[in-house]
Order: sequence, then C-alpha cells, then structure tokens
Amino acid sequence: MLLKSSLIRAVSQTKGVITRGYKAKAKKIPEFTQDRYQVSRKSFAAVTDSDVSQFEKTIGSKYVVTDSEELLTHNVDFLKAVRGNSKVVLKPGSTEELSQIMKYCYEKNLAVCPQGGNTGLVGGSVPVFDEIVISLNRMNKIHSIDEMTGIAVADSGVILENLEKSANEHGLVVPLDLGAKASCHIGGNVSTNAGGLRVIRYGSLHGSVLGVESVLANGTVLDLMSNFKKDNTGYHLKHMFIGSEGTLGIISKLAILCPPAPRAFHVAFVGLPSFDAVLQTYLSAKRQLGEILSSCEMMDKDALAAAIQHFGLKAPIDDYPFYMLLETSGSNADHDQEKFNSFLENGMEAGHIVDGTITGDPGKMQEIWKLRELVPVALIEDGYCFKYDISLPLRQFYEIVPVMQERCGSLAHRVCGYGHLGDSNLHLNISCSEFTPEIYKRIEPYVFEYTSKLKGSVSAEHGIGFLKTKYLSYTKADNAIDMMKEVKNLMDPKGILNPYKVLPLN
Ligand SMILES: O=C(O)CC[C@@H](O)C(=O)O
Ligand SMILES: [Zn+2]
Repeated sequence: MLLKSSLIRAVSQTKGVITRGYKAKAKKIPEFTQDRYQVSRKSFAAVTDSDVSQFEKTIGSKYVVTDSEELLTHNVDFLKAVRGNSKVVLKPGSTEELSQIMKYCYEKNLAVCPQGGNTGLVGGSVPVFDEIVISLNRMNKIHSIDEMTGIAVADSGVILENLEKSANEHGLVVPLDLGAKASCHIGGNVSTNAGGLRVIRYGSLHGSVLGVESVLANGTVLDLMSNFKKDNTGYHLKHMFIGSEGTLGIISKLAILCPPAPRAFHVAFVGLPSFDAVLQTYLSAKRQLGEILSSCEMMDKDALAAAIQHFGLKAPIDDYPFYMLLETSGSNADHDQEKFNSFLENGMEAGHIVDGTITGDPGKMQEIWKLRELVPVALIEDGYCFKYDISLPLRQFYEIVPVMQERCGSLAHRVCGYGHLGDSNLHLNISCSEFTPEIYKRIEPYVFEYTSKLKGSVSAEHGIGFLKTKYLSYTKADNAIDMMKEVKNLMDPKGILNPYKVLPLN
C-alpha cells in the first residue's frame, strides 16, 4: 500500500517464508592478475603430477579438478577483480579427508586457498597465484537442528539459504541474512564474520556461533564445538577462526544458535528529502519501533537507479534523494502494524519521510527487498565496480559520497552510497565501464585515509581478503598488526593457509 497523505491501516498478515537471494552469475573474465596489485609469489612448492595422484588416492579422482574450464570458476572472484592461476581444485567430502589433504600440503609446502561459495567481495576466496583451491562444496550436511535449544550443527559447505529453510522448518531462523544467501556457505560466512541485513537485530556471528571444528595448517583437527552459550573456560579460541578468513585454519563444522522465527514481518520503503532526515528517521525507528526493528537500510537515488536499470524493477514511490528500507519482525502482527504505522505517520508529520509504502504481504515484501538486495550486483553490471565497505560515525556516514562524486567526476559512471545504516556501515560503490587505473588512483588510498581520520573501519563486514591488505594499518594499530602476525606464525608457521590475505604483504 502506498503512503502519502494518509496511511491505510490494513496491512496483510505475514504468511509463509520469505525467500530471497541472488546467485553469482557468470560474466566476462578479465585477463589481468597480480600485476595490478604488485605482489610477488612466495616460495611455496608448485603442484606436481605426483601430488595430483596422491590427492586422487585420498579423496577420489572425481573430486580432484584439473579441467581448465571448471578451474576458471574457482580461480576468479565474484567481482572479477582477482584472478588466480590454480592448477587444481580439491573437493574433500569429510573432515578426515580435509585433514589428510592439509597434512600432505603441510609436508610438501603447498599453499592452499579455502573456498566456500566464492561470493566474497575482497578477493579472499580465490588464489592469488597457484595455491590449491580447497572447495568445501561437498561438505554440506546439516547434522542437527534442535528446536529446544535452537542450536544448528552444520558442515561448513551448507548453503546459507538451505540452512535457513531447515531452521524455518523447526520454527527457527539463522541469525544472518544477506543478498548472496543462495550461493554463500555458512562456513564462509563464519570464517569472514559476514554481517548482512540483520546485524541490528541479531548481532555479529561472534555472538551466535557457539563452536567450530577447524582443520589446522598441519592437518590437526581442532574440536572447539560447544552447545553452550555460557562457557567461561579460558581463552575462546573459536573467535580466532571467526573472521580470520581461512588464514588460521579451515572451518569444517560449526554450531550456531538460531533464535525463534518471528511470526509477523512488515517492510516499509520510504523516500526522504535529505540525509539529515534519514538520521532522524533512524533515531525515531529505534525509539518507536524498539525491539521489533530488524533491518534499517538506506540507499541514495543513484543506488536505486542502478537496480531499476539493470533488473527492470519498478520503484514503488516517486524519486527522492534518499530511501530507507525498514523491516520489523515480531510475534504479533496487529501490534507491530500499529507501531509501524504510527512511526511512519510521525515521520511524515515531522517532514522526515515524504512518501512510502508498507506491506506485510510476503510477495510484496520480497519485491521491496529486491530493490535493496540487487543494488550491489546491479552496480557490477555497469562494467566494473570499486566497492568500499566502511564503518563511519553515523553523523558523517554519507559525507564521503558527494566528496567522491566530485573527485571521480566524469571518470565514474555512478558514485553512490547505500548500506546498513543501523550498523554505521556504508557501502560506497563507484562504477565505471571497465577497470580504470586513473580512477583507482583517485579513490585509493583517499577513501581509506578519510575513513581513518574519522576513526572508522576500512572493512565493516566484507573482510580484508586480498584487496585490502595494504590498508589494514589505516584501522589497526601497528602493535596489533604485529600481534596478528605472531598469531599467524604460531598457527601456520609455513604460511600455507590462504597466503597474501588479511595481513599486509610487506
Ligand atoms: O557490494 C557491496 O558493496 C555490498 C554487498 C553487501 O554487503 C550488501 O550489503 O548488499
Ligand atoms: Zn552489506
């Protein structure tokens, strides 16, 4: 239903499950590789025919991929920004097989790149040179989902959407939701500490993941599985694997706490005249919607225009400089609807919200969510997209977007801002027809210097991967980076686990 001068109160009851998510789709593969980033190969051994035969003995020849076409899909990242040259992809089917592979690689000094759904945006999930890709695709069993405790135990390679569907069948939700849910793996999500659309409600994975099982560089299986939220037994080693992007170990299994599934959802999409109005609306949403607020997303007009242009979507309201997508989820549809309506009415009376639409109908909610979730992929469709994922103080959240519009001028096709306002997480995207060194120089390191001056984070939720290693020091203190290096040395003394990632290269 459209808002405007008055709100219509009949919002339909939520029925059924909302399914969303885009699949990574094939696109032209660039020819460039490491030269762009000026990095040299470390002295790992190169894979030989005898290594390949050994892998075939360990996991079966069917699961040792050397076919060049299939290799390519594992060598190139989702953004088409990094292209490695791995000669072999291994697909272990169990923790035991994964452990044997790592034991062998450790002995032979062979570097590996663990890979989940390969949906990362910082080049963390693809090899940089010829590292062996270890795909977790086949380790995709959901072991148990306990309705009583809410604990789901799953292998690393379970696709997030599949875990979500199973959790829903048990009256639960996975406390993580993101646009790539149809392709990404829960293990990849955990190893990158993926954020997404509901952090405002459920917090980060550091809070929800109760335990992990990891295979270390030398093949040791480290069992840190746990069924308890409360477990104060000294150092919590599981946190070392959450967000370390496969540089300290490969997560093979995990236990995650799933909250009860909300029974009523409502989604509003509203137009706003200024960024100040966006901030005021966020503040009112926190105050007036309180605990039922489950998403608070914003996007500017250029971000929405990209989704509309590339996916033929229809905007539900007229053009405004800013838009917000707000979602509530709770247990009582009437109560939530009443609260939501009065929040929107107040926003309109205050002049913060100019127009909008609100619905509780699953199909319509899905349509609205598409307007937001397709923005990141739409911008890639422009040709090439430089993506920045930064945490900034809320009051300065959007200031960098016009600054970058000015800096990039006509070199860029679109410079836009969108993201998880409720988490102070801006996605600054700059698209152009193809990778242009000239524009790259105008953006980097400027964006990171700017972020650092405001004491923000150079990576809010996408991680450091390969593309941002140079900029880690813009957020982390030197002695903190030194300590990270010591931890890496301790856990992976030969540096074979996902090399060239996370830590600065020099
Ligand atoms: O592509 C991006 O910049 C953001 C992707 C993702 O984190 C999102 O919030 O949709
Ligand atoms: Zn995001």
